[in-house]
Amino acid sequence: PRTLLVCSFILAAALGQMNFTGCVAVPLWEGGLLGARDQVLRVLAKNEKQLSLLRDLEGLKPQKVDFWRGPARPSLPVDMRVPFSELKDIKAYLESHGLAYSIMIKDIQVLLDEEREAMAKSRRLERSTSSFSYSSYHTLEEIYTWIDNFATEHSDIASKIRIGYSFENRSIIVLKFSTGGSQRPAIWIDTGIHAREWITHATGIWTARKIVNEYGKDRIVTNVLNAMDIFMEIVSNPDGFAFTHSMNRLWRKNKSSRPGIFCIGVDLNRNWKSGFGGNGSNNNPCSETYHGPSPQSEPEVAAIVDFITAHGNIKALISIHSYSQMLMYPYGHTLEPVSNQEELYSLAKDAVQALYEVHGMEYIFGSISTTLYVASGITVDWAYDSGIKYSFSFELRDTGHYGFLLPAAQIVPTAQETWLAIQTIMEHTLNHPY
Ligand SMILES: CC(C)C[C@H](C(=O)O)[C@H](C)S
Ligand SMILES: [Zn+2]
Ligand SMILES: [Zn+2]
Repeated sequence: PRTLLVCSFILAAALGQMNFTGCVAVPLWEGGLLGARDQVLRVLAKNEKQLSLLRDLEGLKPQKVDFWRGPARPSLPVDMRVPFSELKDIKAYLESHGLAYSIMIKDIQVLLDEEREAMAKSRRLERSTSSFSYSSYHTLEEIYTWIDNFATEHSDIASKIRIGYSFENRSIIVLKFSTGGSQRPAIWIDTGIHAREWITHATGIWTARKIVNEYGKDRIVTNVLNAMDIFMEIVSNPDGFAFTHSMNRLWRKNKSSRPGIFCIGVDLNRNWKSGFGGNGSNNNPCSETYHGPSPQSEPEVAAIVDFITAHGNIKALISIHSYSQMLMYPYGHTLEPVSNQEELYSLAKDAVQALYEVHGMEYIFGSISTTLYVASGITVDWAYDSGIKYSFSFELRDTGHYGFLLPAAQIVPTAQETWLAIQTIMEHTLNHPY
């Protein structure tokens, strides 16, 4: 296994972006036609026993599987990327335990190549027309440049705030939308806490432009911004996001490292104080849901906590992830319902209905622990326990055809429908001051 590991690192180092082939020395310029590729398997666990058999595969070194949709409940599929070198073993493991599976993506390299090709094409067009394409994915640098230009162009309503620095010393930037006043009640929106969930950054960018375009036209946006501010953090995990462009498109965590710990990165959606270290988070640094050494140990999380705590008047928090098409509210770390559960349930229901009416996309909704899985140390639990009654976590498109590799053609449709749900939550927050 070590040779496999070393081999794939050599491959990655030599050829830049990690090529999800195994260690078959496949010439990249032939498009890697030879040799198998990583696959994404969809496993339907029938019961808790089978779910725990899947959980046993998490956090091993070298990585045996990478859960795209983690083991949750028997009725929800488990999607997992299986490294090429593990495919045979894993399929044997599933079959020997009677775990039914199908191949959701039979060759992720094909999708990765298509994605990179689309980005290169879009970049050429953007350069020649010196315009920004809202229907394309972008690099960290391109997004930071866009934020600068956006704040300059819309300086009457938007401004740029640096709230801190990432582990690798990148600026952590928040866009503020305000029409005046000071310390107004505000709404917080974050995207990109998980680096590979590229549809969320793209949705954040589209939404920022929608807000400035609709102010003065759309009733809800105008009413909201005449009374409240909006804060939006588009790249909440800059180091991880940069890494998804440079080396590993499916990286989830941040890039922190600590002496004596072999694996890199903490899951920024498990590093929050509320329920820290509980079920649904992992103390194994090699796990994709590693919670880190202590609450807010990660600068990317501490920056948000400090900002929101100092501001003191945040009335709603929306933390946007992908994928599965869900709209959820606290708690994740316990099955206990929050005190305003009925209100959040009906608000989520209205939001999901508004979203559905745009392109017919169905979302499920409910509390995190009952709708998805128990997850501890998550953003929305911390927000809720800090007094932000309207805290939601989105899981955008899709439900598992492309998963994290959602084609750019779906960026605008996804952002358009999500906007209706976000407006529903913003309007409710405006009409229910507390
Ligand atoms: C609120 C949690 C459970 C959402 C989920 C995660 O962090 O595992 C993301 C959708 S990846
Ligand atoms: Zn996520
Ligand atoms: Zn996710």
